[in-house]
Amino acid sequence: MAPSKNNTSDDTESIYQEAAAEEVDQPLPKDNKMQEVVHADQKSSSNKRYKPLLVINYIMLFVGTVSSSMLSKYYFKHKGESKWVSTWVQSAGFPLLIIPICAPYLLKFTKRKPFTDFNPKIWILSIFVGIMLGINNLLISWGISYLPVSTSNLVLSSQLAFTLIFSAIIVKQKVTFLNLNCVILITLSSIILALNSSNERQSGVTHEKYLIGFFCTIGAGLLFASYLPVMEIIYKKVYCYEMVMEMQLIMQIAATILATIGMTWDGGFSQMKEEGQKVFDKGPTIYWVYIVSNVVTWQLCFMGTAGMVFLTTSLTGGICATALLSMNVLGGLVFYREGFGGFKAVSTVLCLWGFCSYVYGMHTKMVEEKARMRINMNETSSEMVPIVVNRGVTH
Ligand SMILES: Nc1nc2[nH]cnc2c(=O)[nH]1
Repeated sequence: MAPSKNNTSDDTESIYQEAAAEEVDQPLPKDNKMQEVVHADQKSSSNKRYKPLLVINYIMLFVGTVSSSMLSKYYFKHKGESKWVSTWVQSAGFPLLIIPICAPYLLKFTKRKPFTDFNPKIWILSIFVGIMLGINNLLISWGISYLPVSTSNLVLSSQLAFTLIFSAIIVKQKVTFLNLNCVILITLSSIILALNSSNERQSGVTHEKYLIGFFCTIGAGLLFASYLPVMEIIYKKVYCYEMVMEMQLIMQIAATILATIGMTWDGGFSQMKEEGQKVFDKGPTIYWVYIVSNVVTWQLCFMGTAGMVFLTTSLTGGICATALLSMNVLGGLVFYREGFGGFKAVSTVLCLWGFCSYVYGMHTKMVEEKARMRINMNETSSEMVPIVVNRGVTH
């Protein structure tokens, strides 16, 4: 699937791009409208950077989601205990974002200097969303520590249902029979896992701890599902990928400050040192290799998610992220030899059925929209020609 953002405006944008091409060698104008014209190309599927960006982001999302989940479980499996350490590594890799922010400018792919289009509203929104992400990260850590990795990922897939609900409220996404079907099936799949909790627990995890892990994961799904449409709204005002990464940097710094406060309050830094030296049963070297690798893989995961929402929509980004959670279910079975009894099998089938019905609903909607767009373009093309001709004459 090569989803296209702003489908209806692609052709209008490419006309703007032609006009903008003449402006690109000039310094960025202060005027907002002209900034839109100069940057509009980056989320238009007709631009030559669009497809490579989409592919790179999906690879980052894929590698990041699967490896970060497996590594987070690895930490708890080998005697790591701190939920704050596990939360901190999810955002502490923020300096890596300097690469996608500065490389395009230093390599002269763009004339836009980093952070030039920021205003106080974007700063405040990014910090607010960053704090939300920090709380999400903590909830994810509690979930991963108490649930088998396959279960936590199946429960987390309930975020697709929440994404639909929040998208309907925040970005006015239409609720259809197929969407609703998906919500019901995925909710059922989580309920089945909750009912099966007594057969599923790992050694040392009490019934209470299992339920804490379960509800923390549901909470993380809720937060992440509200994060996606909020980001979609913010990205409507953002016209280049570099700016998306700049906002990510602010969010990740905010999430890291929250985790650092938690670490300091809970003695997490000294616990980290002690775990590295004495507690982690794979030894100090593997412990620090784990910390660095998990820091990098979580950043890949967040960069991939943000890029997908920017290049497509919150729903499509949510679907892509959630689809990968089923890969994690598989990862749990393969890497950690987790049990896969009847309950989990039924839950997985319901989850996949819900997911497929959702994708089918999206596909039919896209086909309808494309047909409508074609009709609209036929109607408007006769009005656009005189505008282009006119530009040619005056410039
Ligand atoms: N809740 C939640 N947190 C995430 N952090 C990175 N990916 C995800 C996700 O898919 N869901």
